Amino acid sequence: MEIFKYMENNDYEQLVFCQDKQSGLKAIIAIHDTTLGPALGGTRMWTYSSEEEAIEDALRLSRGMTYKNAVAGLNLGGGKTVIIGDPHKDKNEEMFRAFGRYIQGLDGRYITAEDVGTTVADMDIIHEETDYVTGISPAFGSSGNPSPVTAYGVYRGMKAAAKEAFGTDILAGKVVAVQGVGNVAYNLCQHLHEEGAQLIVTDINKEAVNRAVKEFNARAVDPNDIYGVECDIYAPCALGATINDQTIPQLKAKVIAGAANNQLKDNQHGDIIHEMGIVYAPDYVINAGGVINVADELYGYNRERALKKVESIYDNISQVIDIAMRDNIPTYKAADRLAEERIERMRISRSQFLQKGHHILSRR
Ligand SMILES: NC(=O)c1ccc[n+]([C@@H]2O[C@H](COP(=O)([O-])OP(=O)(O)OC[C@H]3O[C@@H](n4cnc5c(N)ncnc54)[C@H](O)[C@@H]3O)[C@@H](O)[C@H]2O)c1
Ligand SMILES: CC(C)C[C@H](N)C(=O)O
Repeated sequence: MEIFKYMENNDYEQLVFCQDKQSGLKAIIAIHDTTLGPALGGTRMWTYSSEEEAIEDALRLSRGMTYKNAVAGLNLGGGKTVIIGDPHKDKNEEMFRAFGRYIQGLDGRYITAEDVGTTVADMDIIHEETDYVTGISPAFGSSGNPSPVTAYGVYRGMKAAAKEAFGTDILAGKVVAVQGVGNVAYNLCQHLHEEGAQLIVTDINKEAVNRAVKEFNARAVDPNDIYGVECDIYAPCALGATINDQTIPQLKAKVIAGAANNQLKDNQHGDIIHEMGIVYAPDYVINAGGVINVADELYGYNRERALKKVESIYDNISQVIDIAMRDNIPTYKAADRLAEERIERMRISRSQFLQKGHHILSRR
């Protein structure tokens, strides 16, 4: 991989490699674009099969955060960290302390939070070394685990997509196939079950599946069978790239709306599902609830205010669908257009010189 060429082609600002021998920390912080403000994005801990795979993931995910934050109306840029390691075996206090010091060294250009493989407890340790961390414990007056709020946003966005596909946003009686019933999807299933949707679930973790079967009367299927089940809505809530050449021919759903980041393997897969008439709720628009929630900490956390903003994910998805219809383009392109237009407008409006620039962190 030619890193500088890749960064230049996709407008990345900065890539930071952090190493600490004692704790085993190997982290990569990717800062994509800070036009709107400091880069906010979570820290993923994962057993990458190569360093190249980890770098690519950090780069892709950080770009996604730029677009997510822009469409969500946040005054924040996009960044993300990946830590190479097994979150069940390789974590230790020193690792997150060392990582916190690296974040502090960036002096506010990057703010972190949870992602797959990291928890509120990890953020609390990072907080010992830096203020540039969110998603810390409610005991510190902060927002805690973002997953339930992400789930609420996905639920709202799913309703908006359903309105387009079925003429109603009522999900009672609809069959929703949920891939991965982890932190976000468990809470999503709860909303759907309460409204009277029927659930089909899968997960590689048997306990997670059993809980959903027991609590939500869900039907369980094997992980490879989830794509082809008879359903109205497919909700990808595990990892990325599950909309691809192998899975698309199996899909029976009229709507794709889920929490996972980077759901389309490539843009061409967004084109194919558009041509098939499937309503796709772009991942970074529908799953912005978590970042909206943690970003509220920068103003002094107020849950009611955060949830009100998360509710507007319904309107954001509707707006994306309207643009897609108007311009006859796939929804993923409509979302990109929305994000890029906002970033460009702000780039122009904020271009004049200020002796002492003001940004969101100066309120902290
Ligand atoms: N947590 C948040 O607030 C948040 C916010 C935005 C986006 N996301 C994204 O949503 C997704 C889920 O996040 P989460 O926090 O719930 O993670 P999680 O790790 O709690 O849940 C993911 C679940 O998917 C399962 N899984 C993994 N591979 C699978 C496979 N091949 N088939 C079936 N199940 C599989 C895991 O066993 C796990 O239960 C991730 O892509 C994450 O990046 C999360
Ligand atoms: C800031 C975090 C809550 C980010 C979240 N993991 C996401 O992908 O949106």
